[in-house]
Amino acid sequence: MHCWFFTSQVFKSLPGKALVGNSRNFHCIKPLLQSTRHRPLVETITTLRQNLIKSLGRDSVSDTEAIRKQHSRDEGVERHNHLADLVVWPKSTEECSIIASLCSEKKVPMIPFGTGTGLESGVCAAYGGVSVDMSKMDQIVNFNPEDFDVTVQPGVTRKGLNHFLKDHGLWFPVDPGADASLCGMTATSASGTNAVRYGTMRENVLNVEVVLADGRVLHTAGENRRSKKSSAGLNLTNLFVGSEGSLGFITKATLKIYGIPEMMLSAVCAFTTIKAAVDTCVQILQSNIPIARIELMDDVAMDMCNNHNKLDYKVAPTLFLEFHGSEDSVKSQAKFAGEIADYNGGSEFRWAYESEERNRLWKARHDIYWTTLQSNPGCRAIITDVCVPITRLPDLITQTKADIQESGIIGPCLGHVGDGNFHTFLVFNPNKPEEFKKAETLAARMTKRALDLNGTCTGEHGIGIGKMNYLEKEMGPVGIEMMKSIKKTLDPHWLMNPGKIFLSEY
Ligand SMILES: Cc1cc2c(cc1C)N(C[C@H](O)[C@H](O)[C@H](O)COP(=O)(O)OP(=O)(O)OC[C@H]1O[C@@H](n3cnc4c(N)ncnc43)[C@H](O)[C@@H]1O)c1[nH]c(=O)[nH]c(=O)c1N2
Ligand SMILES: CC(=O)C(=O)O
Ligand SMILES: [Mn+2]
Repeated sequence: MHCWFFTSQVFKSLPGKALVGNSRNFHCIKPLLQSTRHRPLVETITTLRQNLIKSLGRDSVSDTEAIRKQHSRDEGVERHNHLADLVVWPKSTEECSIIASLCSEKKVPMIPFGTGTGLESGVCAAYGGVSVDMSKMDQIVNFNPEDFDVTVQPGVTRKGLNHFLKDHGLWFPVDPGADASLCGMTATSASGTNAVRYGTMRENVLNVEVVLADGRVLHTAGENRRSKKSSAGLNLTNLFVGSEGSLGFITKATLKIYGIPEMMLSAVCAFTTIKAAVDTCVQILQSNIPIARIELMDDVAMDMCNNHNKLDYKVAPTLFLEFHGSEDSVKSQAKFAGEIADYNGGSEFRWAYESEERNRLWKARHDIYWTTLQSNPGCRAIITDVCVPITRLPDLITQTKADIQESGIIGPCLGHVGDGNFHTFLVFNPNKPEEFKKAETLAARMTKRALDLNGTCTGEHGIGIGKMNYLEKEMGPVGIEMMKSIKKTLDPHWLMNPGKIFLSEY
């Protein structure tokens, strides 16, 4: 497979330092990180490996190349080809503490690994080090159905939790499509299609257990606390939601859960313009209809979706909607929303009542990234993820679509429109540098546009490596200084997932 690697000369071997790991040449496109950091020495990794084997057992430590490769990239575009030096699988919080203490002692980077479904290169080993795969800590450790909360270890995935909850008439609604780990979702502040009704991870995490870089264990809301609200001091829980492995290992997350609605009803409706679709969304929200999902796909996305899934939806800007509640409430919500859509020229309304039909519809929506790649064999795509105040969305989308059309690049547009969250997948052939350059320019212009429209450079995928350039613009120097000073307090030697989020060190 041909890959593009977007990184700096500084990641290359530095004078007098031996490189552990892969020696593939990689393509340098632009500098990313101002750093004098070195990869760990071979001797350091050898000793660390022995110590880790002593503490965790031989089966929990690997240095094989295939495993290191698998743990050094996620589902997004590859930004460099550095490999972790070792991969370890802790089985408990105590083992995580041991790993952190041993790595801290040797000043070796640590990179938490959930399920690797991230899209901004968060799990890449920018400076080598130890990839810590959390999948063996896979227990639901506390379940309080009547309090509507559950505490999970990092190996529990979204689908796994929902499978467990279903028998109790409960569910966890935050839904990024991918079957991500719930602690990875906490680490990236994930959201997805249900956020308009149920909120993002930020609104749904009550407490987090974290192993800090030096091995200490922190409970962000106090040990075993799971109250729905608290005014007790600074909000440490929210500090770790979205921290992307830069502050510690999330070893438990206590989450809000919900009753499965009596009825769920989905609908698809086509519009003549993006503006009419977004206006419909705004008016539905203004009318206080408690819509559960409201997703936009443009004509390009619908065309791919039809071809790939053997569907026959109209090729036009389209809203996918879903209503949750009692039968009466769902029917009246749907009727009201239908009238609003109608008023804005919506047509081809199609309803999905049965769960099989609904699942098919949402699978087509969730798979659109894979559909885009499969519709363009051999190609990769830059995934963009910006979020703006909802009234700014038509401007953002219209300008971005015009930009894409002018460039000749294929770029389906879609969004969690109820939150003002918008994506494009900018397709490029990895063998054609000019295509990549165009896609990258489009992505940059779109992100700048979102910032100019009072939005953010990432609504839900995080900063990772891909958005480091923009965080500074978004936050300004005081904001960045504040973030770094917090990181420095918790991770003074810059060992937790280095080379992510920040363009430069302390
Ligand atoms: C097809 C498709 C579609 C989507 C998405 C992906 C894909 C492939 N995503 C992105 C992705 O699913 C999301 O970022 C997940 O939250 C990542 O969870 P993983 O467990 O895979 O984390 P992954 O292993 O990829 O790690 C992501 C980051 O979190 C850190 N991390 C992971 N586990 C940790 C732990 N226990 N402690 C500390 N740090 C940890 C890692 O170090 C890294 O920085 C998404 N997202 C979204 O929000 N909305 C969406 O709509 C979609 N849609
Ligand atoms: C990729 C992504 O975030 C989505 O399809 O919504
Ligand atoms: Mn999304």
